[in-house]
Amino acid sequence: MKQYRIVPMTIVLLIVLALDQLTKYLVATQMSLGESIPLLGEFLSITSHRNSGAAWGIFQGRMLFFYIITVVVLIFLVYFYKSEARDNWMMQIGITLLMAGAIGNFIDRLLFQEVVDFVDILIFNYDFPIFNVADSALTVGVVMLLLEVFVTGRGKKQI
Ligand SMILES: CCC[C@@H]1OC(=O)[C@@H](C)C[C@H](C)CCCCC(=O)CCC[C@@H](CC)/C=C\C=C(/COC)CC[C@@H](O)[C@@H](O)C[C@H](O)CNC1=O
Repeated sequence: MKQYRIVPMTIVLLIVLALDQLTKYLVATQMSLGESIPLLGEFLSITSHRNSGAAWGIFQGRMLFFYIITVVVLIFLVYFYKSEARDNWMMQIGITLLMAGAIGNFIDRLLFQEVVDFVDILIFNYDFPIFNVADSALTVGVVMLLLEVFVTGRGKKQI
């Protein structure tokens, strides 16, 4: 139990997933498409947007591709958790965030064949693509796993 912390990780997954679905639901029902609400000047706005593709709108409309990729990613993440994340809380959180993000966008793709996006940031004057909580969880999860493996190096087998 301690080695895998299933209960705490499940709670983290459910919280991230609920936050993702709630924010998407509010944007989809309370805002009209394209409507933008500035939060921090022009640097951060909430803009109601839809994307039937992946990052930067690649693979527009390829739902079957996304269903297959997502199921493969989720199966891999469960397997990777069991084999590599034992006693490694950083890896466990990273994998949990990746799962929450993948499931969050998967629900949108299954229900609407597109994903609701709303976080609109202007980074260094480059209009970064509008994203959502699920994308953030995926990105943070990717960063945590990379840090875990390349920085702390604890991803390696203990000698
Ligand atoms: C975040 C992964 C994208 C997410 O992948 C997913 O769903 C998972 C289940 C996997 C896809 C099925 C397939 C991945 C293809 C590879 C890819 O995409 C390379 C990603 C790099 C990434 C580093 C990890 C950079 C950053 C992205 C963005 C900023 O994220 C903070 C822009 C997000 C906006 O374009 C927004 O419109 C996207 C929309 O919400 C749908 N989201 C997805 O497809």
